Amino acid sequence: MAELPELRQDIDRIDAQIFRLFAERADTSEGIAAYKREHGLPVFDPTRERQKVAGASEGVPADLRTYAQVLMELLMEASRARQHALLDAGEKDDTTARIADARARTPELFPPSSHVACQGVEGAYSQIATERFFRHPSISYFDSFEGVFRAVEQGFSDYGVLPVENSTAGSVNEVFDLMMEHSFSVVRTTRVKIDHNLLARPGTTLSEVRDVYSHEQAINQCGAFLAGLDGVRVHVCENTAMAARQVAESDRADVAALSSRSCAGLYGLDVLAESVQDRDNNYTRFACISKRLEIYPGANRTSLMIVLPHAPGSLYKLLAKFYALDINILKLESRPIPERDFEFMFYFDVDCPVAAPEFSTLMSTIGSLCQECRYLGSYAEVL
Ligand SMILES: C=C(O[C@@H]1C=C(C(=O)O)C=C[C@H]1O)C(=O)O
Repeated sequence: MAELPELRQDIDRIDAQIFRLFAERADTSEGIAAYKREHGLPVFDPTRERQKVAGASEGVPADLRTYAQVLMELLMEASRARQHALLDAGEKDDTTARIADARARTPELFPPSSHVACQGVEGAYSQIATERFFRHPSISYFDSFEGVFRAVEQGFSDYGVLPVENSTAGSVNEVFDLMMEHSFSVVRTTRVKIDHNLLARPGTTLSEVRDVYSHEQAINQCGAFLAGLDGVRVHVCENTAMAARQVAESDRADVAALSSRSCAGLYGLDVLAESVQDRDNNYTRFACISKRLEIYPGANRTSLMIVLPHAPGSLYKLLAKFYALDINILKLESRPIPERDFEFMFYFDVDCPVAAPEFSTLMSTIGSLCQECRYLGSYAEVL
């Protein structure tokens, strides 16, 4: 049997041949690009690609067939990218132009004060997040998340603050679904530590409580505590702070709310039980949205909403692109697209400074893999 160094020499010789052929293939593909320009043909030819993938498995042993097909797809992706680079040179795509324009006109500093839309009432966790984003916010409260999106879209508020995910209960699905229906940009995010407390009117004791009110997310985050309260009914309401206000205004002495400590002070309630969430490291991430795209210096995260072709490998190809550019994915969420049976919108948060060359490469190359790609913005997460 040959020794390892000799075998490796063989591998090196074979790889050198592969890469020489790879470069030759790329040059031929450039020739095809020139032909396509002359004849007004599109770069992507799905029929030809399907034939190539099917043919790829013919010349190799059965156990290598799948790898040969994947390799063929990668070769064609590279060749398509080269053709695009040649044919689209000088033509800035729409998103790249929007990003450049937003970076040029966005001021250096985030505004210290502004008109901000929040869901809920005084004392809501959204208010705590808003005060993280702005030093002197002037807050308008809306009953629903939809109201916040509308206020920003219609210019009633300059910014809106929305919860997007919680470390215990997961994504706030309603907000992700509304994102598909509204136009907005993300300009900042923050993570707020959530401590839920059981609040009741002064004089009420824990054993007297019969009905507990709160927001669905808070109820989900306090499952163990609520299960330990005997004979108590749990009711979902719009917001934790609204629940506290409702309890304060109720004439019953056997009701309580799961809410923030600040709501106890705001609504004159007592804390019957403190930090009753299932996990102590309970955080909610909030996003600050605006109508126009604003990209502040230091933006190092990007959010994208993507619809992919309903075909095998389409998500894989997109993920391969992130991997090839060494871009880490911070979040991947999928939500059903209304009126399209079992088709999904993918929401991505990726970790990449907006000034990095990989970012421009990513933005100019993913478009060809997606049916739709909505750029939601680039921003920093503030503490
Ligand atoms: C090279 C071409 O352009 C694209 C790339 C292909 C390839 O690399 O083999 C095949 C089909 C096209 O989507 C071509 O049309 O032949």
